[in-house]
Amino acid sequence: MHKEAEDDYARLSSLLQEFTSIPNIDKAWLFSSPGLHLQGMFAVSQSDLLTNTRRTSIMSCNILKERDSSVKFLWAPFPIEMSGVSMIVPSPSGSKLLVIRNPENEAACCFQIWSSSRMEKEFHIPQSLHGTVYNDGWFEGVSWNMNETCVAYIAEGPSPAKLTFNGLGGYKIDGCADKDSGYWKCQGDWEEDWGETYAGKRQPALFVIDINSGEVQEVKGIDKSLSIGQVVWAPFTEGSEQYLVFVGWSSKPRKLGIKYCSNRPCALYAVRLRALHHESKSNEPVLQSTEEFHVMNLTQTISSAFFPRFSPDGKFLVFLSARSAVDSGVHNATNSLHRIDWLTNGKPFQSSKIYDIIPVVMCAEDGCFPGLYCTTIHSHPWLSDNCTMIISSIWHSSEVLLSVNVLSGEIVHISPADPNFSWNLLTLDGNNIVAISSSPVDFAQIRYGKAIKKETNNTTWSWSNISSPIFRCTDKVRSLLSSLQSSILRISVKDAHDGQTKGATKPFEAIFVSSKTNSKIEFDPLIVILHGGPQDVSLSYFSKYLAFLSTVGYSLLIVNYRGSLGFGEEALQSLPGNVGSQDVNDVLSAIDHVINLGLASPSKITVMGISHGGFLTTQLIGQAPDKFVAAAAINPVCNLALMIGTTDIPDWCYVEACGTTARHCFTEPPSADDLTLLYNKSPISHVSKVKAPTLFLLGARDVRVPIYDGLQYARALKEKGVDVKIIMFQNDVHALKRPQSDMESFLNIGVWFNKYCKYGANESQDFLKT
Ligand SMILES: CC(=O)N[C@@H](C)C(=O)N[C@@H](C)C(=O)O
Repeated sequence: MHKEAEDDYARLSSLLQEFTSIPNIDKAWLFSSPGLHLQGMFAVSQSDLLTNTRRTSIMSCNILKERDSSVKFLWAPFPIEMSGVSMIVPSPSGSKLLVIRNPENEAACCFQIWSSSRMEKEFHIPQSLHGTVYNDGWFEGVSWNMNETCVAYIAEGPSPAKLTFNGLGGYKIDGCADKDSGYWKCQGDWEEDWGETYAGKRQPALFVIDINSGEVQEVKGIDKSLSIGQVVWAPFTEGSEQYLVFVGWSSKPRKLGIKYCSNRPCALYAVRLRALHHESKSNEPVLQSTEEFHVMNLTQTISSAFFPRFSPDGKFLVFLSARSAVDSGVHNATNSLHRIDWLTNGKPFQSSKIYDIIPVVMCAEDGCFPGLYCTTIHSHPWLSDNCTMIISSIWHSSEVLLSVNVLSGEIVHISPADPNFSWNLLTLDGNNIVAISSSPVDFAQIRYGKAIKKETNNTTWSWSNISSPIFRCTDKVRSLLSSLQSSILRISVKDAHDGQTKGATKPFEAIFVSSKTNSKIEFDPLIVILHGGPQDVSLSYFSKYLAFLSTVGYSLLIVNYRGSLGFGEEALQSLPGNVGSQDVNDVLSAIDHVINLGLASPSKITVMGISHGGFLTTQLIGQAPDKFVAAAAINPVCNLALMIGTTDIPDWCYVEACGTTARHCFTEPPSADDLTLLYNKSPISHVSKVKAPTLFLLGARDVRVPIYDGLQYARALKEKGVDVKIIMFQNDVHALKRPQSDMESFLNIGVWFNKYCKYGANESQDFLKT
């Protein structure tokens, strides 16, 4: 290793670790008991580099409401670590806490029920009943019933029995199979899974546990071809029948990758459970499902329905839909929001009318709501009027808080209008909101929002900062961040032509981060940062790793090229079929834009991106070979003709390369013409022109963009003498998100770019020597 690089590793890694140790708040819950203060619990996570895991803890606080209507959070002196805990779910009254611990090996899953003073019950659920409980944020669903006797949840269905053989021709079914028993277990039939991040998972299934007796039952009557997720109890009905509502994804004719792909058809279903008085071991009636009730599809007339949420009064079932993604075939698109009016007798009704609350927005007028883009909906998003929901949604390059009236469809942007900040809902305190806001150069900050009714009957929201020990960082990091600034740039489309939709010709955006002293005399080098998807977006929130790169002397140009989420459906739909040209042109326009504004030098530009962002990175260094001094590609799509045969989303390859009319082509093996077209649309077809030294960061377990895409391209560069470095993370999937991988990736990106931007020990790195 060169002496310079060695020094760089040492200097950068110590700063990077300071960024890495900053915690995140993942969730929050508030508890109010009569006569007591409001209390809060915040789930905090932090990278633990040595064990390569995320350490999770709970930070508690008392919340004081002062006479002057200000709010104070009094924090416990220390957080408490929650080791081995997969999920915590408070009961509706807040008097019980369910703690779920998934096993690391083939051991039993553990459910604990805690009261305010102690653990009351503990149940171990053997693998013969089910595997691990899903806590993936997608299939995941854990729901207490109203009288807090049962919990419905999603867990991996039991594995099918496997034959075991001995060397003498004998066999048994699912017998003991170790060397000593003289038997070995056969592999059994291979079963399709839901692709990226779901390796080894076959069947998310629905279970109910009676928390008095610990009895667990798999809910009967559900077709085995459905994968189940996001279960909730329907409103309580007087009588012996209760209903569960859940999402079902069909695996017919086969499963395709579902991670980052909301275009997999899904529907809401209802299933009935009956209270059986005679079977109870604890005098409480036991809820049982029976085969005789056919599971009811509640959303037959719409191709996608998920995140079911009942209003607190039980009158409405509201859900999100990705119908636009399902119907067009793009992997993500503009969402819509819908409502079903629930019958007063509490029973589901198959042909209920589905009302549109927020339809898909095709192309918004300037400054108007651009459409709904939600990554989740809070489990209890309701204000006390029973018809207003608080939702986080993407609006151009920022995430904002919206209030949505589910009866009138009225949408109000309630977080402050500054697009340099992004907002995320943590929890609700009655009609008040606890949220988090941050910007690319400002740490996360807890915010408390109160609605203020005006005389005109309009409501405005006032937001106060809540101080917390959670986001404290070192003085060095704080001072480095204070020297940075960020802004959102609007960039005009250069290649507009006849036949395009109006939305496709509207300006797109880029987030620009730079030092406040970035001057025209000596510019900091620029890193162009490109998100994946391509139907995804880079948001104006704080990212430790990007902040790290800007504090070591780089300006960042984070481009939300056309096709990104948050800009309306027409702009989004303009990209499929045009990847490698429209998106490449947008990025080049964004670079010209900052150069023309005098914010960057054309001679010091680097580029990096993950996945489709890696596709763009490698397209750019091939199509504009003199523009970039260095590049970094993370699990990049370099050859669609190669990827199509190995990825979990072959449909994506056709849609992005050929347009949405080609969305069903993947069901046939690719023809020679298809392979030629896919090749021509890929970065590999420009590889002979590349000059930029390129760093490749690859996850060996990536099933989305298998490593051979990156390896083939990197080897081709090496053959022609371009400087290449490959780091292979043996146990990582598509997103290199494990703490050591994240750290090693960004450390190497910093060192790689320093090397080629000829960055020696100049002024902006002096801080590292102190
Ligand atoms: C749909 C999808 O996963 N596309 C990949 C090629 C990709 O770009 N992934 C994105 C989501 C990423 O950022 O990894």
